[in-house]
Amino acid sequence: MTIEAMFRRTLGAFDLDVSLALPGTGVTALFGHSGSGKTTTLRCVAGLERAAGRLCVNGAVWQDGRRFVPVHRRPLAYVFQEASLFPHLSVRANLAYGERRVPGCDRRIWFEQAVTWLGLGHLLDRAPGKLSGGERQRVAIARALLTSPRLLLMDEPLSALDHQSRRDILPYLEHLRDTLSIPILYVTHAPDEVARLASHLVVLDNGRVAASGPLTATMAAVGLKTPESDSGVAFEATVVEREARWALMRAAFPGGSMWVRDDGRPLGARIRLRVLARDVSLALERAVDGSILNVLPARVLDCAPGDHPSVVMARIALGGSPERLRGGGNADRGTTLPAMDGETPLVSRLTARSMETLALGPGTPVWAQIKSAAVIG
Ligand SMILES: Nc1ncnc2c1ncn2[C@@H]1O[C@H](COP(=O)(O)OP(=O)(O)OP(=O)(O)O)[C@@H](O)[C@H]1O
Repeated sequence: MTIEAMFRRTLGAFDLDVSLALPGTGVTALFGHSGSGKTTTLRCVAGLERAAGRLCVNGAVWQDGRRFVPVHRRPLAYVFQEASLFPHLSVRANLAYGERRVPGCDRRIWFEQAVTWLGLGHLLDRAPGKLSGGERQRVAIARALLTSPRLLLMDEPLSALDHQSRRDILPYLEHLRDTLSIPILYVTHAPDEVARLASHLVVLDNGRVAASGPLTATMAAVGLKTPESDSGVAFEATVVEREARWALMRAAFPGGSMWVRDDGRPLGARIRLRVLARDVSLALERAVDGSILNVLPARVLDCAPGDHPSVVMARIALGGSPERLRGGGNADRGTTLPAMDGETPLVSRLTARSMETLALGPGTPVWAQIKSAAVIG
């Protein structure tokens, strides 16, 4: 199941020309600088912009050279920055309005489900004016879901919220991502939302697709080419061990495992980790008496100039031969680490001087020293 989208649209001086093949489930983040064309792309998907091109959503053709399904006939829901609830109706009546827009036989999401998913049970009799910004947005999302859409479009749904409200609402969105079978296209320019929510990442630049692909690999590719102070890579891992004495837990992922702060998640839980490029240093020999817990075998994939002449970005792949894994890494040095098959790419920010001194280049085996890895979801 996929979403195929090809759009060409000129708006004043702006020229959008995108061609995308996106997964038919999960969250696809549309990311990019202001004015790069994120909202315009979403509006083309909705049919609000009449672009030239083609759009096929999980087998249903919404637009091609001959037909153009109008916006009100597309089974999608759109959530905007600001929740536009009916102020004179209670939360319950706002939700019922969404539900009534779909005949009973076409309903796939039910009132109680949406209320539970978004934690609205205690708010049903309130008026929208008596809700916080985050609560209003949760109602708007629930109302959108109650139209039983086959595609959910979200345009910077958290950007109008304060820091705490954003933190509070993210777990609801993670839950929706893991529960819903419908695809979500999610516009944002917040890297932390991309890292936490997305399974697929599209980067737009001046109306063109600069990158599109699975989250981890695409973050690594983008971090290499367009380094910014918070460039990093997010990836999924499984909690495999904990050390209560040090309040640490070990998370395994393709190609390695690492110790992170214990946040109480049970063994076997799937978590997301984020490692920033500035927290990864590289060494040719494994340090045996350093303070860094996570020292993992890796190899250099490629390098690119950083954002200053003194800086180089190196993309590396965590993972190595069983011999290297046995010898290396983590607090339990000398024992076999339960690395999962495969590799995980990371980006390392290092000085051009170190790059030359260590003679690093594509293929060089290295030890990646990871100073800090954050559990982000
Ligand atoms: N109706 C219009 N007429 C002329 N130009 C337009 C129109 N709509 C959008 N644009 C221009 O198209 C470009 C892309 O706009 P768009 O809103 O898609 O960007 P964006 O990536 O979503 O930006 P932001 O993150 O700031 O919301 C901008 O330069 C914008 O000024």
